[in-house]
Amino acid sequence: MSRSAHPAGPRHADVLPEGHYTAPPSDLNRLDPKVWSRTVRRDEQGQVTVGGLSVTELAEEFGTPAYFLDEDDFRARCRAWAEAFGQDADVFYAGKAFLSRAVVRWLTEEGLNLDVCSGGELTTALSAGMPAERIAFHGNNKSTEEIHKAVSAGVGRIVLDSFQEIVRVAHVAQSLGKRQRVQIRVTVGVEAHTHEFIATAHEDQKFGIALAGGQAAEAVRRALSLDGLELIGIHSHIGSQIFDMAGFEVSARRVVQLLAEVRDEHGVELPEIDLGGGLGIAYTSEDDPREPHHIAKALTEIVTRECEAAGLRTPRISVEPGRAIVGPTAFTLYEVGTVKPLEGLRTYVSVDGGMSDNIRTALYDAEYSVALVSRTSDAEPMLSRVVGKHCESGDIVVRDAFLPADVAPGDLIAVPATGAYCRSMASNYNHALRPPVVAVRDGEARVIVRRETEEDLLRLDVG
Ligand SMILES: Cc1ncc(COP(=O)(O)O)c(C=O)c1O
Ligand SMILES: N[C@@H](CCCC[NH3+])C(=O)O
Repeated sequence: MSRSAHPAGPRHADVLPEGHYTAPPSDLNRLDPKVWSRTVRRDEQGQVTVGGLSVTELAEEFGTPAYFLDEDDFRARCRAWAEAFGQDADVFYAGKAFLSRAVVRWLTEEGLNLDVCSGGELTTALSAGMPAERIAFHGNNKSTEEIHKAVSAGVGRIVLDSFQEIVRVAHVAQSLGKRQRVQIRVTVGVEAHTHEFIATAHEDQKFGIALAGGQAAEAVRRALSLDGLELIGIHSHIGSQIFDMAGFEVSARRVVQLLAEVRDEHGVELPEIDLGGGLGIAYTSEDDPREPHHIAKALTEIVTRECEAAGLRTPRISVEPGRAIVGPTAFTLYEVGTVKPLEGLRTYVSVDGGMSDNIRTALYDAEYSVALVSRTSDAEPMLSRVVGKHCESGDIVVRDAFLPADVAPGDLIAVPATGAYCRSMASNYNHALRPPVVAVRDGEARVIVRRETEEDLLRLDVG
């Protein structure tokens, strides 16, 4: 929701505090297809269904809170990205958004590659049968053990993030008698229009090697000089939840400029560039994300044009969408526990989860939508704040939302677009048990990540 907002109907006209809210939607029962996954509907009884299963039956079988992931939607998005970029480009799904073995199998079947950024993600990918050559390994401080594991497994590429790592990876590869394919991650000096914590291409931050001051050119020099490395390209990732293509265009232009400099200095045309992930999705009806084919067209055109101008062969492009694939495919289902109206302010609706299953609102001031899903209601809109059950007043799931005024304990409410960076960033704060992820498809639901149990908590506590 935007901060611009106008007061709601008469009931709220003189009481709405400053905030992010807009006017309430004209129909609170409507599910905006922009923010809900593809197979979500409301049935004749007013219940929301996904993959043909109603939220009440899902809650009975799997409990709440729980993430429900629309498998058809996930697969369709993988295909849309693969088709948009075509045979001459590679799409790497960014596993940090959400990774499980089922997801790895879907990716493998749909022909996508995978970007991992830790030993744990790498193990998950390999254990579910993702061919190592389709894996890219990222991270700004990979341990020697992680590098060893990646090189031994034969990952398709390691993205080098520092001068120390150039030497480390070369050393490990040589000790294993291998030549590792690598890219160098550069920071192109773009200020992406997104939250400060998720912008990654301005110079004052921890990722990559700056183009400015000739640092990236020096990194290329060193990588080309080491026998254990095969430098295949340059990588740039400008940030996350970005709608404006301008940042990607500047990034592409600067990366191509570096390729031209490398050609001039070394007589080598690096064959690949990776433009990272970061494409935004709709969390509320006001967000307007681009379709994969628009993104593919814009990126391909700019790279081709810049390469022609520089007299370079067009390199193979790769991208790394995480959020744009998995984000819209899931919602979190909660049961309402308490409803607390604060006169002249808003109503606090407490659910059985919170910042342990969705930290994004607290961390980035992220905006979400919410709907009553176990029934419809004709009650008037009520300015609400959906909060969790943790010991923090910042434990907010949806900062400003309109729910029907008769929302009550026992109702099920759902927050859409929680497929990315929710389960993967979930915590055990207050010894919360992390919720399950349930994949739903064609009338069948299957747990792909089970709910944590108290035994899981106690198993780690060995003192
Ligand atoms: C190197 C890299 N690639 C890809 C991604 C995926 O980003 P997103 O999920 O926003 O597409 C990230 C995370 O921001 C990243 O750091
Ligand atoms: N975790 C972040 C984005 C960072 C992505 C990883 N580089 C989010 O939820 O938006």
